[in-house]
Amino acid sequence: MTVEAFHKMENMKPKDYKSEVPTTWCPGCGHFGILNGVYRAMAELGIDSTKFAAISGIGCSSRMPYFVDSYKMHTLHGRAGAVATGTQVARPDLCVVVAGGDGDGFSIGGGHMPHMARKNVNMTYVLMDNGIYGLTKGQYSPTSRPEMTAYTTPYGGPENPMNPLLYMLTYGATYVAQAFAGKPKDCAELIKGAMEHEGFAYVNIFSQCPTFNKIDTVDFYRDLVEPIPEDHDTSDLGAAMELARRPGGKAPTGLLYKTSAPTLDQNLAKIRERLGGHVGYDKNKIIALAKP
Ligand SMILES: Cc1ncc(C[n+]2csc(CCOP(=O)(O)OP(=O)(O)O)c2C)c(N)n1
Ligand code: SF4
Repeated sequence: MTVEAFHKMENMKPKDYKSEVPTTWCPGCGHFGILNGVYRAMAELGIDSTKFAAISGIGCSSRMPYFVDSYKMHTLHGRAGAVATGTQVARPDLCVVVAGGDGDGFSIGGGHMPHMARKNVNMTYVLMDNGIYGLTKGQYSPTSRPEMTAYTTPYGGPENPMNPLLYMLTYGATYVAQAFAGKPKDCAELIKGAMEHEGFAYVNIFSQCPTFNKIDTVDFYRDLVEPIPEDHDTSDLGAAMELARRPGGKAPTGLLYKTSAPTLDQNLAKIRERLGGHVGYDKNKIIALAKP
């Protein structure tokens, strides 16, 4: 989208904000609800498309950047987080958002997730969790329930699913939230909070795949989720972890945890300051500047 076209949208309501590129997801796919949430968040924050970078790996979910009017990179499977980290450090003025699936994020990309969290990269990670690999026509994923029969698991799965919320809380994410794609307004609210947050913000969103995941249906997710109690203290890491464990078998939706900590780009800026603003590649100069 051009800057001129963006400015025409200035008075647009969130519901009128649409992709200029036709979406390619199956009818009934939960990813539509998440896209709606991203549009609403962008429109409500009035984010200029030239200040927004949508980055993804590979998967149905990872097609999201095509449908968002912004800078975009559709990168390698599982590598969106690494590319986003570089983007954020090089362009800290941009709102950097990764969108991708449970396969992209926690299978092949699983090695990158803890590092974005511990480095506190100032970005938003929207994980579109449908408990299956959709793009490759239905294989078991790290968040699949053992009951799910799929292409690779015709007799059900031999593994227990991972807990993405506990994982991100453990590795130091400074904003952790969960939503269901069937409630796009809630998705928008939490994505908006994530975009406004200074630090690594992780939003896990349950998203049905009616084409290949026949057990995690809309009704299943409706029964599974439960809003976080209003008196939950979002600064209490222990309480957030307790909720993430799904007490009573219910998956909490809403903001679990939020804290403030220096971000990777802030820490790098401090080091640059210590080096007298030197950012070049003159080895001798760097050694001289780095001497205590
Ligand atoms: C290096 C590499 N390995 C495997 C693949 C095949 N592949 C493409 S997408 C995908 C998984 C997609 O699942 P997920 O990230 O959960 O997204 P969804 O399609 O369910 O939205 C796989 C295994 C690939 N493209 N590249
Ligand atoms: S295969 Fe599943 S995840 Fe992919 S677009 Fe279709 S419904 Fe959505």
